[in-house]
Amino acid sequence: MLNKYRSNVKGYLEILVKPLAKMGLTPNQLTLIGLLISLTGAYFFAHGSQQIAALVLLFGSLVDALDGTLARVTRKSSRFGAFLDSTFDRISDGAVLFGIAYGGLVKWEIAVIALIGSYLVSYERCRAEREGSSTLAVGIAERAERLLIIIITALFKRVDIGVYIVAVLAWITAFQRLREAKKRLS
Ligand SMILES: CC(C)CCC[C@@H](C)CCC[C@@H](C)CCC[C@@H](C)CCOC[C@@H](COP(=O)(O)O[C@@H]1[C@H](O)[C@H](OP(=O)(O)O)[C@@H](O)[C@H](O)[C@H]1O)OCC[C@H](C)CCC[C@H](C)CCC[C@H](C)CCCC(C)C
Ligand SMILES: Nc1ccn([C@@H]2O[C@H](COP(=O)(O)O)[C@@H](O)[C@H]2O)c(=O)n1
Ligand SMILES: [Mg+2]
Ligand SMILES: [Mg+2]
Repeated sequence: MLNKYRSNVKGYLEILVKPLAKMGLTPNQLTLIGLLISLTGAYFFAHGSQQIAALVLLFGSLVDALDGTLARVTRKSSRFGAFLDSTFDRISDGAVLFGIAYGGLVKWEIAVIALIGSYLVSYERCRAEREGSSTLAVGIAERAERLLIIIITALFKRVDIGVYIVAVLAWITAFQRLREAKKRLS
């Protein structure tokens, strides 16, 4: 859903990336920095500080959107960079939900359902694309939506509601991708 607004923010991301390019930062270094910021957000969730965690995670999400832009602007896009970005996304998703559950902000069972749903959504895209489906960025709750739901509810100190919503929407997205993959790959 939010994926289609990528082009609207592209210009702003390019402006933000310019000083980073001048500093000589590589896309892979920025990907690693993004992960470390997200892990810091997860740490704050684990200690019950929802609002700080939300702001840190928002910053981490911005960095996550910037590494690809940096790669394109500096012509350093690489297949390993794409792999690293997606792999670190999964670590970040897992750490955030773990942190929320560890901090006692939501029941473990709900966090696990949300985590399996989130990983399933990402796995389906990866597997279908490998079978030649072309980009399977479809569904009501892709990663950007899931992250924003967590961030916004955490800002209101109700990340428990956010995890419940993600648990439901991620599974709906998983079925949407299943249907779309059947259409494209049958
Ligand atoms: C706190 C401050 C110091 C900082 C403030 C910063 C602000 C200015 C915030 C701006 C942030 C904004 C520009 C970026 C937010 C994006 C974020 C919500 C999501 C991060 O997504 C990263 C990125 C990467 O996507 P990618 O396709 O590379 O990743 C794929 C993904 O992991 C797939 O998973 P899945 O299948 O979907 O499960 C994998 O399968 C793939 O393998 C993997 O490659 O996406 C970047 C593009 C975004 C989609 C663009 C979104 C544009 C929106 C319009 C952003 C709106 C943000 C609002 C302005 C923020 C308001 C926040 C507030 C709390 C109300
Ligand atoms: N270290 C990196 C990170 C990303 N890329 C390239 O950008 C694409 C993802 O861009 P986002 O804006 O969604 O982050 C990715 O598929 C790679 O092509 C890279 O090369 N190196
Ligand atoms: Mg990225
Ligand atoms: Mg990423």
